[in-house]
Amino acid sequence: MKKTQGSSLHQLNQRKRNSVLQDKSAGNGTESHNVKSHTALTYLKSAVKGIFTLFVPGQRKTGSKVVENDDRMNTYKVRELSTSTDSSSDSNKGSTKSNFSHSYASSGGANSQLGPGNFSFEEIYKATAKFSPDNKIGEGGFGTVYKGKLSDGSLVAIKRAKKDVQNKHLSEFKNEINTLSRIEHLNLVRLYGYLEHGDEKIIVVEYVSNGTLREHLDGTRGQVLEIGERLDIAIDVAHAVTYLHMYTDHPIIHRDIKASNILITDNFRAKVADFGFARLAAEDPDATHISTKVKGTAGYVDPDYLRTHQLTEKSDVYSFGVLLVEMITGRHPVEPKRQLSERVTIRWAMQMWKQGEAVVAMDPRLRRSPASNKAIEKVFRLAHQCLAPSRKSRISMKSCAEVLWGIRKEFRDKAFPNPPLDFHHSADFLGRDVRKNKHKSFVSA
Ligand SMILES: Nc1ncnc2c1ncn2[C@@H]1O[C@H](COP(=O)(O)OP(=O)(O)OP(=O)(O)O)[C@@H](O)[C@H]1O
Repeated sequence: MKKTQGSSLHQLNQRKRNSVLQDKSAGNGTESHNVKSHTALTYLKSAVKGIFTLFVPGQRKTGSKVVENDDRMNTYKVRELSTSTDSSSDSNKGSTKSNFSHSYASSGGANSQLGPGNFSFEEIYKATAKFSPDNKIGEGGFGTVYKGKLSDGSLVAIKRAKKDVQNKHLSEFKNEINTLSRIEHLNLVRLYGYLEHGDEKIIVVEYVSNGTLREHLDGTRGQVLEIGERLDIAIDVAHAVTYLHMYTDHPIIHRDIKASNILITDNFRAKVADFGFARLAAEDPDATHISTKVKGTAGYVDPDYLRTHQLTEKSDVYSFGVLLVEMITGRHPVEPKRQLSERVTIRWAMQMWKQGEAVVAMDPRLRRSPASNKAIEKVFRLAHQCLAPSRKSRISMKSCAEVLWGIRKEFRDKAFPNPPLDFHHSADFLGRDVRKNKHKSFVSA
């Protein structure tokens, strides 16, 4: 499915630099969000491009919020963005004129250079080299995903709906586009826009270059993720979902937290994808989705939600618990080929943990040490709190993030008691040599 590019020492150095920058940023309580303003040219262009219907936000910045994650204080701060310059977003709904402007959160590489602009179906067509199979990067319940290169050289992921994607769900989704596309968080994949052209339905999102968490856990992306990296990723996911639950104008329930919806950046941090998308999946009887009213993916769905059909933030917490177990064990939530007692990973792994044998359930590829064993034990305890059968007994997502911070700190302190100044970002700390960082290059028309 994916073409690769080779690894190099340069990539590792780049990665270390990125890690330093990212951690510095977190330490200062200022996550780097790209905030770009409209230009007169943007509006002129959008007025001219009136051919295709584009359901997009009028002004992304109005009233949107950015969370600042202060790693030292274990607190979240929310600040209102104040760069409101545009007319009401409602005025754009169903408009034949594209008044879409997008700022691109950086996912590294070329994307960091992106500026404001707008695009049409023609542009998307060109960006994907006419939806060339060579630019296909994945396939999901919604449809086919392409890597796209816009005329300014910036990269985006383009999700082209299957023809049978439920129109009913799409219309609901369109109503939410304004909200979803205003959400900016370092650990959430940015939604740039949704467009319709004839029977084509397309979602344009931030491109994240280093595959999915599931691919990394499967070992199809080079070296296996070490414990420190898995903790970082779990924290990123917890931050992202906490933000959706607590800091958006209205709480957003992700509904489909799973390892294939966690995208990994070049510096091995996480971005959560597909928030608000779960309902868009096609009703495919062979799909892993459960299709009768309840949406989600088999193995991750909250049993309380299945029973009551009542969706709350705690359904995400349950799925996050499944994800934590997946990250520790490296296994898929359901492993049909294993012996009966091990087929449902959470059941087997939590049993091991309860018997004081957490280390047996630990991914065999992870290095054992007193520090990592302790960390694993504690992540299992947290997973147990997430997986409580009754939603009332489950921990909140914000508390998950806080607990994970503590686990990561203890792990670092134990594993590396006297690190030199830049040690946290060195290959030794990460527990590896130069890693293969493979991802697909772009094919142009
Ligand atoms: N923003 C993105 N950047 C880079 N690759 C992406 C992006 N979004 C999706 N992909 C790739 O496309 C694949 C399919 O993604 P998609 O979100 O459509 O489905 P999924 O989440 O894997 O499955 P489902 O739709 O059943 O939940 C992903 O596994 C990933 O490899």
